[in-house]
Amino acid sequence: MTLLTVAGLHVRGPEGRDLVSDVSFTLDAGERLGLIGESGSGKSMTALAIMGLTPPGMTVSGSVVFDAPGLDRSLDRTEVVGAGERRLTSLRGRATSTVFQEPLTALDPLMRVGRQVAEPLRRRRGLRGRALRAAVTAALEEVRLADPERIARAYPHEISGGQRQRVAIAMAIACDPALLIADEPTTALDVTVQADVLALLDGLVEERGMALLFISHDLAVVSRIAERVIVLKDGAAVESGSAGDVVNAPRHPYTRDLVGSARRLDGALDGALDGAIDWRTP
Ligand SMILES: Nc1ncnc2c1ncn2[C@@H]1O[C@H](COP(=O)(O)OP(=O)(O)OP(=O)(O)O)[C@@H](O)[C@H]1O
Repeated sequence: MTLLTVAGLHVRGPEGRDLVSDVSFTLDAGERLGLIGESGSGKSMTALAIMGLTPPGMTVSGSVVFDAPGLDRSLDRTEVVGAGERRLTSLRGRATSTVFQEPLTALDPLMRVGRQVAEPLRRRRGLRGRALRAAVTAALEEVRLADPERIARAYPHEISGGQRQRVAIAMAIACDPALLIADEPTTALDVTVQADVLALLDGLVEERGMALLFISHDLAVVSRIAERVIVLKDGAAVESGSAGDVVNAPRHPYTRDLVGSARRLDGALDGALDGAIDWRTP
């Protein structure tokens, strides 16, 4: 079942430059798609357009349709481009939710972690009191945080970067979104923590049957978690295919460059990110 259909998506910047040019793809329920490209290639802008969150001054055209029957009748076949804020608000959280690179952007520094995780659970599931507290603990346990009660009482600065990203993931999946968008979710983390957080996302997406749009400049990371990838360059899709094909037989020169630098990086890390792809194969 097709969950998301992006067709002819364009995002034009305030000064008239095309930041995203004619990007089209579909994503099935439960499918994992990677969006890859170097910095400035339009990955984040594509994700923001999918959520109807492009910054003011941008012009978005084309079509972004969510079709998530079973979630809510009012969300069947929802067109994001041109939709009003009310419709977009009901899409966010239920149809789609996002984890960003820097967990501190998702977290309020002045509010204890538990209250922040409680917010989407209270709002969307109507939980209160003891049931709400139990749901917060369960949400923190689900993202494999040891000692969830202590984490719930902490302020964001009192826990580590990896723990904060786990909290951000717990908040993003609190309302069971059909699609999780992860925009460079491990880029700000230490390499060892990166691997743990990636494994956590992998497991959660699998268990919940969520679709995943995984955005990264790092082909090694994307090919570990995504089945299919789209390569973006200067806002346009230059190549797409299964993760294995794109890594092992890149067609576009730009993709070949990306694969080459991923191999070199992986060699330098001495297999710290070894995954399904054998980067050392010539
Ligand atoms: N608020 C903005 N106003 C104008 N141009 C912007 C704005 N935000 C981003 N851009 C431009 O849009 C283009 C695409 O940016 P985008 O953030 O989507 O790239 P990206 O591939 O996600 O890169 P990164 O990995 O660095 O986030 C870039 O040329 C960038 O300079």
